[in-house]
Amino acid sequence: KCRLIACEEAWTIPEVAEELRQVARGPSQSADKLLVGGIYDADHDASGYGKMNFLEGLKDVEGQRLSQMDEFGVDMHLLTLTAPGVQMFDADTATELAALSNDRLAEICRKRPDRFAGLASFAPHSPKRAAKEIDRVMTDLKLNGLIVNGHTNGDYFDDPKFWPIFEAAEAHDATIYIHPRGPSDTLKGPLMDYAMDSAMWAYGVEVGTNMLRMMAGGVFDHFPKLRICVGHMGEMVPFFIWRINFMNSRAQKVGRAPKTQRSMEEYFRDNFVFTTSGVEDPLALRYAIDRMGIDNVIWAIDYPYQPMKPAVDFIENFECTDAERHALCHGNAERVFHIA
Ligand SMILES: COc1cc(C(=O)O)cc(C(=O)O)c1
Ligand SMILES: [Mn+2]
Repeated sequence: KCRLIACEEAWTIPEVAEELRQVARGPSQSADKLLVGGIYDADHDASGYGKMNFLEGLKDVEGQRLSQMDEFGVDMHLLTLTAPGVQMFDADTATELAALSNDRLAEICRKRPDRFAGLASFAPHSPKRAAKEIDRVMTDLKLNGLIVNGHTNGDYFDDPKFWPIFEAAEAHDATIYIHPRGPSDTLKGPLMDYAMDSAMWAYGVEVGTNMLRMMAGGVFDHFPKLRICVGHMGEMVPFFIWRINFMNSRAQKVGRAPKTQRSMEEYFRDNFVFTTSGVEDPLALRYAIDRMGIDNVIWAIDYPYQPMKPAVDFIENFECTDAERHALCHGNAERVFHIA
């Protein structure tokens, strides 16, 4: 029986849920308002998320979550404050609530270190205080890395204002998990119809855009040891990497894209890992492993948004060598997220 560590497992605390309920009732025009209204303000649900009843599963750790982990043989959940995290709040509230949820998370991990590990949140829109919180969570709270959700007020991580965050993350060897959220105001245009704003499409576009801006913007030339994790089988990038590489190197040759020390494919292979969260497709997984290397692929459920049992069945039935299985199910997670 292979140790199973699930690495994109969503969780929240009442204080963040309450603050998001206020956002749902406020003037925000963010694409996330649909989801936030549905989950945290269900009586004003315009998205259908209220009917999916995610909130219980998000708040729960040692109840349903743990009993399902026992029932289906999941050894650990790597817990992350669910999207959009603290990023819809003003910078001060975001900074405070990130620290509060990090403290709560550290308590859970201290109480059940054999079952739970955790990624710490921070407020990207207060980069200097975020860097300080990264020092605190990695040194004092001994958490396992960092979580952030896509853009912050429409800004992406190629923007040097965020780079104190990367400096702190790199210094602590803390992997930053870039999780999706709804598309930014400049991206959302035609994506708001047919539920495309959700995990079905815009989530991948939102994270993929952030990833490409970081790689093409030379972030990894400044931070060569920075490691980013993304979910959802690499947010479409593994499938498209040949074309991304070809077109970026052509653009560099004609001066349309800045020169970078390494190629897009090298940055993706060297500075990224990705999880299988919410993509339970054996063909996609086999391609991703063969194309990007087994050391870059990590199993995840995306609980409670994805049910636990199908995700376990998916990985247990996946045809692979023993070495691949160990890497996928726990080895890579232990290395990337410092899990004993
Ligand atoms: C933050 O809310 C989420 C909702 C869903 C969904 O299935 O609607 C998926 C994810 C996700 O893919 O992580 C996140
Ligand atoms: Mn998720």
